[in-house]
Amino acid sequence: MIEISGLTKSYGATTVLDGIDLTVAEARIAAVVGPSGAGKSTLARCINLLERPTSGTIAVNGQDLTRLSRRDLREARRQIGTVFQSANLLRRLTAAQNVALPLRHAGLPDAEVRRRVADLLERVGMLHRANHFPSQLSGGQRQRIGIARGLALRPAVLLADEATSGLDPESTRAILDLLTELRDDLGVTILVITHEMDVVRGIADLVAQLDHGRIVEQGTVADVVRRSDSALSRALLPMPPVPEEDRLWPWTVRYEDAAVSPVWLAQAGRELDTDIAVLAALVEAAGESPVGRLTIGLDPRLDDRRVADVLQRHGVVAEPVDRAVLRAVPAAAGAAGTSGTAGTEGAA
Ligand SMILES: Nc1ncnc2c1ncn2[C@@H]1O[C@H](COP(=O)(O)OP(=O)(O)OP(=O)(O)O)[C@@H](O)[C@H]1O
Repeated sequence: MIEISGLTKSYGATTVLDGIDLTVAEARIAAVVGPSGAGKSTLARCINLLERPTSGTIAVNGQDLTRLSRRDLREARRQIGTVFQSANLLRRLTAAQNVALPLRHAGLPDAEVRRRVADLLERVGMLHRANHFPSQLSGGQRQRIGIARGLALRPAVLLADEATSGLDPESTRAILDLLTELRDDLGVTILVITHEMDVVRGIADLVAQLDHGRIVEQGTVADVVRRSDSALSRALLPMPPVPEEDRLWPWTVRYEDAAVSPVWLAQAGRELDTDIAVLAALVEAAGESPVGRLTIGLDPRLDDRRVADVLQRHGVVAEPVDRAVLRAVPAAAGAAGTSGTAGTEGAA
């Protein structure tokens, strides 16, 4: 478990982190996102104590790391493994020797080092590459070796700073699956720093948006997507482009409740006695229940208030797209049911 409270970091007169409060429960994955320069890497360096915070506390499994003496700090650092974007492997050492480094540094006997290195390489699916040098490995393989090394001292917390940046989709998926396994099998608490929203959607239990050194929004991914139409919410679940449609009035729809029925669209269509076209949709599972954003097309003659009320009862927030931005809609165009109509199960 990581508990960060009132964390501030300044360099001279420049405040880079400004009162960060963030708690990540044991065996959870949190993602920190934010624009370049927001302070993400500085936050990671404060957590693994490469930087001393200016003020505030950082506790790992209840132990406040900011109050430790230099000697105790070395011990405490073992609780935190770090994986960087470039994996930072030593070129002249094999994969196995790279993973062995922290174990040798900690003074473990040779036989124990060999046993643990084999276990770690197996866990990250790299045992067959044990004797390869970094230059003989792909980017994704080097990342796995970096993760194995980060886990060598059995840390309670793993920090992954842009660990999948620059990897192809397949390697990214493999790394994300690995992180999820570490959380589920070993109970590791993981903090991922990333600018890739797919990564956040793919693995994070919790997301925090950092901007100018402050956390401006945080929550579970599903909550952030459901509860607001913020920039983070839209970045996490972007609306797909809306195809041109002359005869229907487009409405944007966002799933607000966790209990939206898979057949809400068909039911709403029946209640409104109209066909509803799906113009664009992105609906995904978030844990047990779906999150979604859609653009639907409705008969322009329908009463806006009634449409919004009916859809609200189905747990979705709906708004007509601003009329000013639309081309004139022919009044008697026989609006309903021209493309993809309600009656299908679910929206995507
Ligand atoms: N040692 C330092 N001395 C002075 N300023 C620093 C130092 N380290 C970082 N900064 C400043 O702190 C701010 C945050 O940097 P940081 O690297 O944490 O951002 P980031 O969110 O990780 O950005 P990116 O996504 O581009 O990596 C930047 O404005 C940077 O210039």
